[in-house]
Amino acid sequence: MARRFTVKVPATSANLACGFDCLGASWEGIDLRLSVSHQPYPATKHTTPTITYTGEGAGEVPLDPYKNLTTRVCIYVLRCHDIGEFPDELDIKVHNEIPFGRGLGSSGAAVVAGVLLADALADLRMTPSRQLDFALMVERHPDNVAAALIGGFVGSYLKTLPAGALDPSSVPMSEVLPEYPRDASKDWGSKPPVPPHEIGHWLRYGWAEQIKALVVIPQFELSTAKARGCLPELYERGDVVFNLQRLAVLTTALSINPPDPHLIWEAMQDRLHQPYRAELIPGLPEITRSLTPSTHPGLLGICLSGAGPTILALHTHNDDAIAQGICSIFAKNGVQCRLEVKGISLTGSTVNWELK
Ligand SMILES: Nc1ncnc2c1ncn2[C@@H]1O[C@H](COP(=O)(O)OP(=O)(O)O)[C@@H](O)[C@H]1O
Ligand SMILES: N[C@@H](CCOP(=O)(O)O)C(=O)O
Repeated sequence: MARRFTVKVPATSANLACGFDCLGASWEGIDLRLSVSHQPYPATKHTTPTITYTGEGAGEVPLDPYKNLTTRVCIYVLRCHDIGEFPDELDIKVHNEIPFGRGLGSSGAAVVAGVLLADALADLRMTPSRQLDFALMVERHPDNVAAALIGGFVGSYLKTLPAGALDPSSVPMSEVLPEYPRDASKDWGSKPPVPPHEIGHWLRYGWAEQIKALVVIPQFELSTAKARGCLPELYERGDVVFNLQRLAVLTTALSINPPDPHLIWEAMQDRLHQPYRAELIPGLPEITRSLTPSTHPGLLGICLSGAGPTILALHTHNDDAIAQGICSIFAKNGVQCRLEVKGISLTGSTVNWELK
């Protein structure tokens, strides 16, 4: 009898300005979903999995399970658990609402979905902490994967590992997600590097109910790799202290009811990544400087979502005027955009089994 379940992973905004590589929030109503059916293990027929895909990225995403990001992550997790193949008659229907390369965590969501897929297919019963370990072997910065997995407004760090432990950042990605040979089921090579335990730690902060997210999504894509490539290796002490001071205030400021717009606006400034990414995102400095709680009542803070180019505006009301303010600056710079208003997703990623 086939087993059926659904995996749902929310979109995220990493960083929230000052929290580069350590803060993230997940949003309701913009998800990556997998509807899965398969035969229970052991696999005896060795059928090739089928993937169908609708929504964002359709036509672009490989449907070969040995090339698709989600199923490659799934195979990685299975192989780490000494499971050498997908289950029989695996059928995955993907529906994706998270646009690619916009800073809304599409790749992090695809990775988390792959980890949860493996966990469900093989009844691995991993803890969220162990699931995060596997996701971090691929995504490597914890902010968006922790928020997507746990849900809500989340702070995270990577643990300093003891001497001699495998350092995930030093493992070539080709060992975690290798190129599989054409007839992949015949030769998968040696066991891939298994992540150390508890690589990533997280804490979910409070979030004031009235705070909503306006995401303004430009029409162009910016890969996270490119947006990380323009960041410096070293920073001035003054810039690091500037961000630390804001981070110290922001995590609590977003939990206080009613939110204090002037405190939050100032706490959502950044000197570690946005200034360097401005060259890739026309209009960014003007957007983050010229819209304030005084010019746009209801606005709390404004920043890049993840690595951009999406703009995240936290607000309590007046989303039309705030959106208009952002879109008109983008339009002046020749950038068209669309927008959505979202609430925080406190559920994070879910796996729901269909009862027989
Ligand atoms: N659901 C998905 N299935 C397969 N690949 C995906 C999926 N979502 C994202 N990707 C891959 O991740 C890339 C985008 O990742 P990235 O540059 O990190 O941007 P972001 O995560 O901000 O959207 C896409 O171009 C695609 O290759
Ligand atoms: N901290 C990372 C976050 C990237 O998030 P994404 O949603 O753009 O993939 C960064 O700023 O590079």
